Amino acid sequence: MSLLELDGVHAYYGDSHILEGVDLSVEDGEVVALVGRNGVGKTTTLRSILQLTPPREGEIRFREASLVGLETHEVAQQGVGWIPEDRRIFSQLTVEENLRAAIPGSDGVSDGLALAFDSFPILEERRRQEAGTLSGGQQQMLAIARGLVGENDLLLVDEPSEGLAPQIVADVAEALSEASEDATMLLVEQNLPLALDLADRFYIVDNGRVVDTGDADAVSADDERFRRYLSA
Ligand SMILES: Nc1ncnc2c1ncn2[C@@H]1O[C@H](COP(=O)(O)OP(=O)(O)OP(=O)(O)O)[C@@H](O)[C@H]1O
Repeated sequence: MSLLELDGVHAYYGDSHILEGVDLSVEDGEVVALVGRNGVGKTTTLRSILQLTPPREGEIRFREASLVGLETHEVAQQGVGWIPEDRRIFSQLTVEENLRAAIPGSDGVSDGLALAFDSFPILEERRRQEAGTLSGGQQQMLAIARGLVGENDLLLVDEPSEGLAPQIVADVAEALSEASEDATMLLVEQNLPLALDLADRFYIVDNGRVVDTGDADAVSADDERFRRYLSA
């Protein structure tokens, strides 16, 4: 049985029918990427799992139990973490306070901080700095680090490379790649080379549906099949 399963998920914003029957699954330990053009429903798929945009039809199961109808904080309590596209951090708190707030319980604090600082050494240098005064790239690192220290069984990661300078993308990619060795992730990423680097498996999303799937080798070997869904 898969860790996460979406079965015929339909989701709407008001009257707009955005997800038109999404089927996908994520196994324990996998990194799975959702790729596809802008506006096809990738973020909405993550939002539907989190019950931020609850599905009107279909089923979402995590460890065989339905998430549909739960509150978002209850989904989080089940061990589903989220690194949103808009880099949600507490801008008035310091870097370290942001990390501490993301670490569950008090026993794991020093391990959690060590993991975050190991992944992003710049965060250790800036640990006493107010997060709102960090550069955009550093804020993204902090948002990712907050996700990594959360001891989640599944991490939903939305466009981690968006809007970042190439050097920062490389740092983010490296940290995610290290983290992925012992984490399970469902990742939305438009940057295909980065997605290829990180993911074991892909789903191509188009018009609110999964239209193709393959492992990383299949994607590289058969680029055209995927690229036609990725170009604008
Ligand atoms: N809060 C909202 N209210 C109404 N429509 C929305 C809302 N959020 C997104 N949409 C629309 O839903 C569709 C799917 O958006 P979604 O963010 O899931 O796409 P995406 O595949 O993640 O692409 P992107 O990379 O642009 O975020 C788009 O047409 C978008 O305009």
